Amino acid sequence: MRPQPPSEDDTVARMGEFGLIHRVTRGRAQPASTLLGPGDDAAVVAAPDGRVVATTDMLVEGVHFRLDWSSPEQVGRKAAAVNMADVAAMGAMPTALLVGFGCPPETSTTLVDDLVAGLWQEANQCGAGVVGGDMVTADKLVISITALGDLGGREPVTRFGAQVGDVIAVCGRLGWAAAGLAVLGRGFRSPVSVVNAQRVPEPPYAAGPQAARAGATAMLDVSDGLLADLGHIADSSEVAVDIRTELLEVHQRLIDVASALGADPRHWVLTGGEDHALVAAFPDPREVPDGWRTIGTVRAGQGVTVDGLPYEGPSGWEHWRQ
Ligand SMILES: Nc1ncnc2c1ncn2[C@@H]1O[C@H](COP(=O)(O)OP(=O)(O)O)[C@@H](O)[C@H]1O
Ligand SMILES: Cc1ncc(C[n+]2csc(CCOP(=O)(O)OP(=O)(O)O)c2C)c(N)n1
Ligand SMILES: [Mg+2]
Ligand SMILES: [Mg+2]
Ligand SMILES: [Mg+2]
Repeated sequence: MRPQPPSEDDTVARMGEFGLIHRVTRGRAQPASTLLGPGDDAAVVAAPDGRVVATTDMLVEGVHFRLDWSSPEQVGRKAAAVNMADVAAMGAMPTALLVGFGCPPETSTTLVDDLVAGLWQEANQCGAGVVGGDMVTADKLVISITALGDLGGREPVTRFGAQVGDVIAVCGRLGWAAAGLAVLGRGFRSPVSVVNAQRVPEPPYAAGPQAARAGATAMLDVSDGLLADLGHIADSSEVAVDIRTELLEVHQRLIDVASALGADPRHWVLTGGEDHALVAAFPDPREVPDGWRTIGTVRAGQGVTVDGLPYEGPSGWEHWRQ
């Protein structure tokens, strides 16, 4: 039997995802080969003949996807995409994936074939391949991917470099996957544009290195929610971030879906995760690259505000806190 915690204070639910990460990462001395350790979208590790970007994210059936919502191929694409987005968020390009795969014994081999086809399809978009992995029996489908990446000789763009006076800009979609989740959660299967955004994110991979070349001071991918993830840049960089809603585009499709569901589309844009847009800080508004939209500013202080005010309610997804 699993040992029982002495009190409720000691459960992971009480601690939350980020409290737990802090607990397991604090106070650990890293070897000299760790150029950048835990705390960012990816680590950077030195090898005698170079550096490698390394990151891992796991998808669990029922938590990250459902097989009655997504095809196995779409699950494979999503598993690769969420990991390669973290590589891009360092300013690097993905080079290779290692795929840990767990499934129940009755899983069809066709499902595995289709999932792997999706993985390869997404990996090939970045010129990456699957170079290894692991297979285990499990109660549910689990895909845990480690993605490696190449900085192309540039310095990694971390979460801790944002400076007071920088502008915040975004490349990629915001709120679409959250809209798709709301649609699927109510038992609908359309509009297919938002439902597919939930099934398969489309991270703007090349925008990562593009932002690095343009002098981005900090960057991450939006996996949990714009405000939640900007909170990591604010905390790591010891600055405040203010988002201006007049600069945030809320696509007409999201407005339409929200009005059909009685939801707030702005909430999806501000706190919806899983689109894996890239958000970065740039020192000079004139240096914000093509394809990026300015949405806010970096100020002295701490935390994330919207039009100068704290946001009421959860700012994004946190495991065990949902
Ligand atoms: N079990 C763990 N051990 C060490 N580091 C971890 C662990 N889980 C998460 N981290 C690190 O904590 C940071 C935040 O994780 P996470 O929020 O999942 O990042 P992301 O949203 O970019 O995938 C990352 O640097 C990640 O590598
Ligand atoms: C069945 C189902 N329920 C809920 C969600 C919503 N959801 C699951 S995980 C998540 C946030 C991102 O996942 P996480 O594991 O935190 O990725 P990371 O931040 O580590 O990249 C969201 C919005 C979903 N995608 N599918
Ligand atoms: Mg990330
Ligand atoms: Mg993660
Ligand atoms: Mg997360």
